Amino acid sequence: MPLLCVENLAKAYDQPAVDGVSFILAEGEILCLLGPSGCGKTTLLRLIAGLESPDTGLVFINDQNITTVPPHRRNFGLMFQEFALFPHKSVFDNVAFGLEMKRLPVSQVRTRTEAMLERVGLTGMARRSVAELSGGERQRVALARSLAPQPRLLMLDEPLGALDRALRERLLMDIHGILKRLETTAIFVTHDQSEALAVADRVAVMNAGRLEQVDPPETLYRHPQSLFVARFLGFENLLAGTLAGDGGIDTVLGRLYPSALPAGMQPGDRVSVVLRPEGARVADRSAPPLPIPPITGRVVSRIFSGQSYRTGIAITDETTLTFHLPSETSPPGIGETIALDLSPSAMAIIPGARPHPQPKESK
Ligand SMILES: Nc1ncnc2c1ncn2[C@@H]1O[C@H](COP(=O)(O)OP(=O)(O)OP(=O)(O)O)[C@@H](O)[C@H]1O
Repeated sequence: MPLLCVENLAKAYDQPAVDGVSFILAEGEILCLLGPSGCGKTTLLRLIAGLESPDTGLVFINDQNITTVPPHRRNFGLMFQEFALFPHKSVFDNVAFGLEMKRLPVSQVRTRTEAMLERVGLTGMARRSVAELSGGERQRVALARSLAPQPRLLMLDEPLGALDRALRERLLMDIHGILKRLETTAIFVTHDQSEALAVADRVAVMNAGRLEQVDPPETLYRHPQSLFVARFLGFENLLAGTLAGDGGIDTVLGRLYPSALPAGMQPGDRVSVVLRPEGARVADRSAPPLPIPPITGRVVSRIFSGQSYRTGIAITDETTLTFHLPSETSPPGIGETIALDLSPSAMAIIPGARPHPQPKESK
């Protein structure tokens, strides 16, 4: 049985903010809500938390309809970007706050607060004022405070939004580890795709109030189901294609053979082809030729980024593709011709959609 079940939830202000959203969440699962600013992520969280009431739709916990239950009776935890700690109180008092609100006996408040501080790695800091802490330490206090009352569901809204990149990456690992150790069921809101892929068991991509795709991170990355999802994940190599009779797809690059096609497709069907940036290698001219000839183009940009060269390749006047080529060997320089073998498993096919603008050749 799922812990949380959201059915056809909708809320409009001037415009629809959440527009018919349904999903379920299993006990112990971390779901990331991923989408651009204004797509309705916070509104959806607030509807689930009971801080807003929906125009239509239902929210169930363990099969019990809680749509009209007030927020304080839901036993949900919230951790927002502006984490609203009490600045002049100690770490201990901040974490103990929710337990005291529940009127637990003093001895239990102490034991549970101390246990939670240990779990988030703040044991020695209980008596410090939060005003003296670093951003990362404060974030852990906020996490401990929202977890201490043992919420049935924890909701985190851009919890790392205000922090610098290196700290975000470290805290993300920490938060993920803590949530998994405590088997916390959580909804984590972010607009950052790498954050979502790193922390989620499943990612729900949201666009204009609707869920476009809900899948585990690997599935989402390998098989985006819409151009919106592909673009939001940062994929830039999008080509218009037409399914040929032999399982190939005709594109401006010639006929490509992806390792998998969506079910139910017919020759002549129009598709978009996503070429993931890690899916190309400089063709080895000394090796026996592969059955599929390499694609060729002219290098127009080349940026070294440690593990790879981010290389822009003009295939035609209208089509430039970007690949992350492994940096063990330097790819040809700007202006030179390059031949690339494309990996069939790094091609994703989106049925029925055509990227805009379309390459001239395929019109
Ligand atoms: N209380 C409100 N009154 C009127 N409009 C609102 C209200 N809350 C949200 N909206 C509108 O609903 C839409 C969705 O907002 P929401 O904050 O849920 O998006 P979001 O995806 O969380 O964005 P962000 O990532 O920028 O926080 C926006 O157009 C927003 O302006």
